[in-house]
Amino acid sequence: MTYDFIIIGGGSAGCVLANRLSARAGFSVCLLETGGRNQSPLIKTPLAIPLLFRIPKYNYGFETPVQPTQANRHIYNPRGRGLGGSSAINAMLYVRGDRQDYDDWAALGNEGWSYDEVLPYFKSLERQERIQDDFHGQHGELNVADSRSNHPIGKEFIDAATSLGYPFNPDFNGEHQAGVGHFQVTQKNGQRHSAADAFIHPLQASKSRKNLTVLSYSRVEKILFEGDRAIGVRFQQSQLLESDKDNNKTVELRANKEVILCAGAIHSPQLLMVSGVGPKDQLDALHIPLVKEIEGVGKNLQDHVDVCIVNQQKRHDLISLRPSSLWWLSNQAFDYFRSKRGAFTTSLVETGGFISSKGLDKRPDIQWQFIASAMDDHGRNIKMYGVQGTTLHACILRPKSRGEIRIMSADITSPPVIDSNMLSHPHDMKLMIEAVKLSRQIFQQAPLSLTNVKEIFPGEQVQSDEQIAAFIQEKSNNIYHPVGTCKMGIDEMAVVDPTLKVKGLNGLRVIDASIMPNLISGNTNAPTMMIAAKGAEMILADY
Ligand SMILES: Cc1cc2nc3c(=O)[nH]c(=O)nc-3n(C[C@H](O)[C@H](O)[C@H](O)COP(=O)(O)OP(=O)(O)OC[C@H]3O[C@@H](n4cnc5c(N)ncnc54)[C@H](O)[C@@H]3O)c2cc1C
Repeated sequence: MTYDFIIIGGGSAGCVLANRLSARAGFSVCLLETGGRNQSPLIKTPLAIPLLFRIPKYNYGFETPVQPTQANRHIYNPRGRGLGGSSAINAMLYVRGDRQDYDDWAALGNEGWSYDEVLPYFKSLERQERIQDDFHGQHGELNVADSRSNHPIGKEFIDAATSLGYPFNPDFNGEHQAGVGHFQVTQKNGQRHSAADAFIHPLQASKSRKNLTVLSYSRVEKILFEGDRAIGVRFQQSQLLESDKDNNKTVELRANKEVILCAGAIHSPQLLMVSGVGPKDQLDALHIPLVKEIEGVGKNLQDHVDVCIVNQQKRHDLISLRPSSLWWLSNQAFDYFRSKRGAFTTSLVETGGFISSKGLDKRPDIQWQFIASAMDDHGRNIKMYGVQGTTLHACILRPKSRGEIRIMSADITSPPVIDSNMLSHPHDMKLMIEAVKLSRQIFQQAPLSLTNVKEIFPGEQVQSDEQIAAFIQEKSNNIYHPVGTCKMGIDEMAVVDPTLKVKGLNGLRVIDASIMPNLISGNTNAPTMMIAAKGAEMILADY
């Protein structure tokens, strides 16, 4: 079979790209996705997020090797599987980052990627429910809404923060990012609106794009080349969840125009490497025939290192498994099934902010995400659900540590090594210590302080900088924003050029979170979709 464009990976970027490319009637487009269609109520119901952390059908659930910078722990890395990709399991926060992030990309030589140049793509994707101004769009496919949950303790968090002088910000994606407030979410009618819900499922339901083929349970194992041109892919198709090799069939597809890799920051470099594109020493060691030596493939891995300040609270309306809370939640469940309102619409993170360690009027370098539940170990520490409490996530926005993705096998089904190497740069630990100190202040302010019982993490005994640093090593994690592993740029470590073409090859682009040269100051879903919208326009302009 032959298509004009073959897209590998139906995640945040792949869904946008498939939608935009197939809008040009003359082109045939095939979207290949390892996982399934992802239309289960578990995915649609926002409060079910913690369950999605446990189900391999929806989540690859990677672990890093032992990380010496994080007390020799394995760091958990959830990644979405199935149409919608990570947008089908994420916390749904709609955040674009800061103007300066994109101006910095452009200053690195990435022509066309300044804030003013990318803003139209953000707007073109967005169907904003509340805000009508120059920063927002009303006619896109992706629904952006205020949370319908609006837990009262979120307002208390905001009041505590504003009493310390942090400004209230009604729109983190408007003119200024700084301040505290409510996050907007990618939800429609109180349900998750993943990239697939916005950009693929409606096309499939209406059967309106005869030129778009979407193949789920189809895992690409290799990009095929003739000389320096990508000419197609080989993939395993299965009706089963996991690779049951006996039942899989191997299929080859050819691309008339381009193969576009949208497998995300972990899988895109892996797929390039198993296909022969990457650092020569790694490919030689695994006897993978070299198609093109590109040293930067898999390098430059960045993620937001994050730590949780957890407090026990004297209240009954927090999310826990205590009897009083379960009674409250059962009433909330009724509200959800009747009118898609109440606590079941929560993405858990409803409020938070962007603050600076250097002073109230400076560019934010820390993000807060506040949760009406006591959480530890990505919500996997079940004991914490026996506590009525709150969690304040604090992450640093522009970490300087860099890790890498490596492969240990030429087999795509063998997980890649995610060596995140967070906290390896001294800047990051220094700023994390500040982040912990600033976060703790919030719980000493009314009204939060009025119901505070005690600090669970870090715990009263942790006071000196050395003790806080040890706590951060023991408890910090990532907040699920890996980027940079096929970075865009004009330097020798760049993998793609500013038009997202893989350097030195023809017919191959990478379009997903992996191309970000530097991590943006916030959550990465909306920026990844913006990259895909801009990428699609650049592709269409070429043909
Ligand atoms: C738990 C979690 C919470 C998050 N919360 C937020 C949030 O609240 N707000 C926010 O903005 N961001 C959030 N993020 C981050 C955001 O969702 C991601 O940055 C974004 O979805 C990345 O998009 P992507 O297209 O690069 O990759 P993905 O969306 O991960 O898509 C990659 C797709 O490629 C498929 N694939 C991989 N390999 C192959 C192959 N060989 N063949 C075929 N298909 C393949 C995968 O199955 C997957 O569907 C969160 C992420 C996670 C995991």
